[in-house]
Amino acid sequence: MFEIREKPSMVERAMLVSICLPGDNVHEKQAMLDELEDLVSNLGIGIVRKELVRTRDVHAKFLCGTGKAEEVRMAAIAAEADCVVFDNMLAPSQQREWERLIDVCVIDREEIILDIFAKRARTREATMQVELARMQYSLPRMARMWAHLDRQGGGSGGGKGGGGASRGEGEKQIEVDRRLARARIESIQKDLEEVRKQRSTQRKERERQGVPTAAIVGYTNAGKSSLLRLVAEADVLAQNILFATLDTTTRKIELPDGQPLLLTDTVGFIRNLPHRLVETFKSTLEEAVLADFLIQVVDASDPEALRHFETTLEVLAELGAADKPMVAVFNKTDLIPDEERASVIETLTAAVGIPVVPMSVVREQGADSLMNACVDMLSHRVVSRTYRIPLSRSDIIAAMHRDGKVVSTEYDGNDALVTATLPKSFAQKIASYAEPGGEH
Ligand SMILES: Nc1nc2c(ncn2[C@@H]2O[C@H](COP(=O)(O)OP(=O)(O)OP(=O)(O)O)[C@@H](O)[C@H]2O)c(=O)[nH]1
Ligand SMILES: [Mg+2]
Repeated sequence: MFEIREKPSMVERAMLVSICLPGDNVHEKQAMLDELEDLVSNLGIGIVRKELVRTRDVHAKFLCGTGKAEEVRMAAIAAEADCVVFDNMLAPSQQREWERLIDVCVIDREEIILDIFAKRARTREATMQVELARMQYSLPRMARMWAHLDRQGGGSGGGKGGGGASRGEGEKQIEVDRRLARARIESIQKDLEEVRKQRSTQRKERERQGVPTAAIVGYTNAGKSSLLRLVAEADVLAQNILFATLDTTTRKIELPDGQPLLLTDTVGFIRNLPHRLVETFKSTLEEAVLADFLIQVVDASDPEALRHFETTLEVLAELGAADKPMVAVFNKTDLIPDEERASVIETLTAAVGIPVVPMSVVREQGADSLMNACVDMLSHRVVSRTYRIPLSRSDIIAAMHRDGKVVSTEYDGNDALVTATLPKSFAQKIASYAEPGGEH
């Protein structure tokens, strides 16, 4: 496949710019600019300067006025920046205007996030999803690249036969590239459709087994994957054979009351997550939408913790998962100074209004409380009682062991008296074997 852009692997000295529009919260803009610094550094690009540009009016051409734009240009030259990264989302035309003005490559927040996603994608599905989002992002921007070529050809007056010829070639090339890009987009969409079908088959299989599911969601870097590793560690190997067909990020664990729980790690959320990415990652994030409940991991040591919590809720609402039962994990408590810890947790707890579990995943603290909180989240899903199962139905007894918690087994002639905690759906199926005396 052809490459649309060669950036940003070539750039080394980035200047970061955030245009603060009237009505924007300056404090929040600053926090996002700091976050952009993390994101850009993550791509291995050096940062030479950070600018928060406040503008009184919104202008279509540069977003800010031409005077401010000129200041940005001077700052970029002074810093010898070889690229300018905007924290704002730029329309393709604005990106072109900025590039024309500053004469270095101009990138926006969305492009940075797309590049990070591309770097992180491991599974085939994730790779396809990112590629799709990148193609869709690039399509309206493709003219930009060829406009550069045209200018160079025309401006120098020499080279390959002058401006006219080069422009014609440029235009033809854009058409060919656009057609190729559209064909590629269609083909990825088709492949993704296939993957989605497989995923839904796997999910139906899980539903049939009646195993409850929880999705771990939260702002990027909150500690979601670490949490899954911590709580699933003991069970990963033991359960691997049964669930070999599951996605690598789903693990089966056993809760203190014996119920199994399938835990799924999800992609990290971020402020202003490009809508395109939410759209393309919907199938992965569907795991969150369809889970019985959510575990939201929050980095409690981050001063922006509450804002991150709210951002995650916003993305969940966009996915249609706003009303899911949720428990919050306030992670990284080890990073909060001892004397502040209690008050930070108290303030956050009051603000989120859902059950919370303080944890330090690196210190392996709090996992037991989280497991108990999970039991509470599922309390309506299980039934504990005794069943009289004929020994000839060893398949049922095996299923009880597999999908529930068997508390005790006694034998009475040709029957087994099995006391177990089972998912409601399973309990209903074998209700005819239940011993009189009701639930306990
Ligand atoms: N100090 C401290 N660091 C932690 C804790 N939990 C996780 N981390 C660190 O935080 C970083 C991010 O952890 P991850 O588990 O990758 O976070 P994530 O939420 O999965 O991140 P994304 O997949 O990028 O969304 C890692 O460097 C972890 O070692 C904790 O309790 N305390
Ligand atoms: Mg992760």
